[in-house]
Amino acid sequence: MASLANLWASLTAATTTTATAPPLLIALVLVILAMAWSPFVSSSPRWNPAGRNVLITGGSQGLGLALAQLLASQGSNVTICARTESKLQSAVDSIRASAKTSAPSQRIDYVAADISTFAGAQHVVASCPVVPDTVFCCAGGAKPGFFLSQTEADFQAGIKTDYLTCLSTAHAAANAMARAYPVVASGSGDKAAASTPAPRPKIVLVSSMLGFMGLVGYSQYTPMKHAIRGLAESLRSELLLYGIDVHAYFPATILSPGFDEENKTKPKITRDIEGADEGLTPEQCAKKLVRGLQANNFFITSDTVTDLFRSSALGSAPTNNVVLDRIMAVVAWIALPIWRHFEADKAIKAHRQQHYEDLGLSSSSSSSSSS
Ligand SMILES: NC(=O)C1=CN([C@@H]2O[C@H](COP(=O)(O)OP(=O)(O)OC[C@H]3O[C@@H](n4cnc5c(N)ncnc54)[C@H](OP(=O)(O)O)[C@@H]3O)[C@@H](O)[C@H]2O)C=CC1
Ligand SMILES: CCCCCCCCCCCCCCCC(=O)[C@@H](N)CO
Repeated sequence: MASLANLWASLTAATTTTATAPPLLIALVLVILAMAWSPFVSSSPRWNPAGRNVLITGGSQGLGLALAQLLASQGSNVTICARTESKLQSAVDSIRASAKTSAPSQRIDYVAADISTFAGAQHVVASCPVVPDTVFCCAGGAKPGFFLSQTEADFQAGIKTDYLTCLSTAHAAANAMARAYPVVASGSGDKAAASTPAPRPKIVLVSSMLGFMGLVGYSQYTPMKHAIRGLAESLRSELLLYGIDVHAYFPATILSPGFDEENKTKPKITRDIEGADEGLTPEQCAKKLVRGLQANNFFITSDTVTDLFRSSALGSAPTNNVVLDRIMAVVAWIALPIWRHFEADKAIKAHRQQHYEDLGLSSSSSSSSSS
């Protein structure tokens, strides 16, 4: 407290000397703070894919496949998993083709399994050639539609495909990692485990921009992506016990096979609103995800708009940059309500008439209602 008081005293002394000093000083303090928290001075070493044993769920296509190819090209041993074996086989061929040719010991494997159950995920983790030290939970996907039209089965599919795949993979992986890579030596006098400077294991959960906000047509999916954010916060806290790092990734549109599939049932109003986002290829997203991991960001994003939503939804979650994130939150404070009111909500209300007709409902406020 004494040193804080001293600092304050010297700051106020300095600021009274000239009229321009206060803003300059404040700016200087902010820059120093930003630097202090930037990844450049981070004490933990940059995550290096070379030699890591990586498990990627949903690795047969889209983001998971692009990530597998990228990490294989940088020397990771990669196991991918998904349900459809034929897709896994051709994915493994393409990952091998991008793998580092200079490392003949590099392993690329696949496991076909449904990971929406604990048994399925445990089977996948146990089938990896060694206990994975890095796990990416990419499996997921949306079936967009209007809330009134979607069925109980649609919502249950969302819970399984999006939340339970993440939950069961994280649970199986954390159990295996905590036992295989202990941070504390198990027996007294056994210094082996503690003295090995192994990189920290990582679990990466894939959420979505829709883990920070909600949008018409995505009620089957968005709550699950919010749940994944809650899971990431819970695990970031609890897995500190085992020295396991947890991150969550929040991509906006990924131009993947899954995106083509969901567009088949996506309402026009949803397509119109989300059209503001052009999307990124799975390869671009994979690169940005790895960059976010290397910057040691807890909530990883790959575009500025998602960053606005992220900065305004942080709560007590770690910032990526203690100063810039708070400045971004001020921009979001102004920009997001304007967007919601004048873009999204306005477009949705303008769609009412058409929607009542599509649904075959009659609108009391509409004199030209059909049927
Ligand atoms: N595409 C987009 O616009 C966005 C996507 N995301 C999220 O990013 C992640 C990747 O998306 P995307 O690249 O589009 O993925 P895709 O939809 O193209 O691929 C999904 C992958 O997950 C696998 N999978 C699905 N369910 C299961 C299951 N129960 N068990 C095992 N594997 C399963 C699929 O294989 P199989 O069916 O054979 O099991 C496939 O490999 C998802 O979590 C998605 O929600 C986030 C933001 C935007
Ligand atoms: C100044 C503020 C401007 C705000 C513009 C906001 C535009 C909203 C775009 C919503 C895009 C949805 C991305 C996630 C989609 C997703 O997860 C699914 N495709 C699942 O596969």
